[in-house]
Amino acid sequence: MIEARGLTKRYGGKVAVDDLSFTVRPGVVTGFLGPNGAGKSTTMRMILGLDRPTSGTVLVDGRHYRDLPAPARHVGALLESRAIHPGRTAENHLLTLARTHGISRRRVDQVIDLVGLRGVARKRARGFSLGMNQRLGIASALLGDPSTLVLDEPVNGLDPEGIRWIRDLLRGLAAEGRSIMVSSHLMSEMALTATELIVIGRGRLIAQTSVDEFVRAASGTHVRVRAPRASELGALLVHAGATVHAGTVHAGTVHAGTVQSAGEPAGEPDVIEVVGLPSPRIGEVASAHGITLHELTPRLVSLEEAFMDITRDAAEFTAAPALAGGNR
Ligand SMILES: Nc1ncnc2c1ncn2[C@@H]1O[C@H](COP(=O)(O)OP(=O)(O)OP(=O)(O)O)[C@@H](O)[C@H]1O
Repeated sequence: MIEARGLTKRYGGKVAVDDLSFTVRPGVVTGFLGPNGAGKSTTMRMILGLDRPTSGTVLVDGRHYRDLPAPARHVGALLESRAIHPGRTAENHLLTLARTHGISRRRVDQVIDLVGLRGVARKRARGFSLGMNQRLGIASALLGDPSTLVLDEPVNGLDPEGIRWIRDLLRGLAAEGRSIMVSSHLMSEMALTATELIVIGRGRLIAQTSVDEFVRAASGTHVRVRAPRASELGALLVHAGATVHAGTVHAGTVHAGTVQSAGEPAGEPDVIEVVGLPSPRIGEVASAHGITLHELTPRLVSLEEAFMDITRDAAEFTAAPALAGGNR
């Protein structure tokens, strides 16, 4: 279990983590999401005692990391792909770690089997693929049989089989009652792996909620509207505060708060997608202007769309919207 309360980290004038409070509970996989530079790695380093908070606290199993009597038995971590001595075998790497923490050789054998490295355990790490290195990193994190796991981008660079393997492993470890905190940029993957979410932006907490609730909340404000006077209605809805896309729009489209001019031929000219206004309000605006509606359908969004919606203002770096029509 991890409990952060008022966690803050400043680097000079830069606030990397800002008054962050959250809980990572046992028995579930908690996804840790945020745009680049949001403060995820800094938060994870503070959990593991690698960085000292400017203020606030973060406790693992009720204690500061530095006060844990046998830290490896409480928390295992995979941070950025750690440099493993290239001349050392996977087995030797794990044995050295085990010795440092008073962990048995039997446990080394167990984790080698658990992560599927038996076939290459006596091979030198210099020849390891990224996927094998990730497996070895996870084996290291699991050595002390910890009740809490903190994994920073564990599926980075893995092939689909490796991604699936990590997903099943994490869900299995959570089902055993462990607390799992995992960051990832792959939203589709997170939607399949995590049941809880902590979302941060510019160092601050944006949401702590279940994946289902997060998606449901965002879905309420994505509405597909079909109307013969769609573009006129679109302009009225923009005036009422919505963002309106013309035709059928795909996830991840960058928009600028206006009706998109049709640089690309729109799929359906009488259809608009409205973001940011609930369907009753859209119906009222249409009715007030005598506009007939043929369809008004709230749409279930993907986790990625929900994430983009909620973090758009919190992204440290955002791409400039593409100019409609381009330079063709
Ligand atoms: N040692 C440091 N000195 C100064 N600034 C830092 C330091 N470490 C991180 N930062 C800044 O703090 C902010 C948060 O960085 P952090 O690496 O924690 O974000 P992140 O969410 O992990 O990002 P990413 O997804 O890109 O890995 C960034 O603006 C970063 O530039």
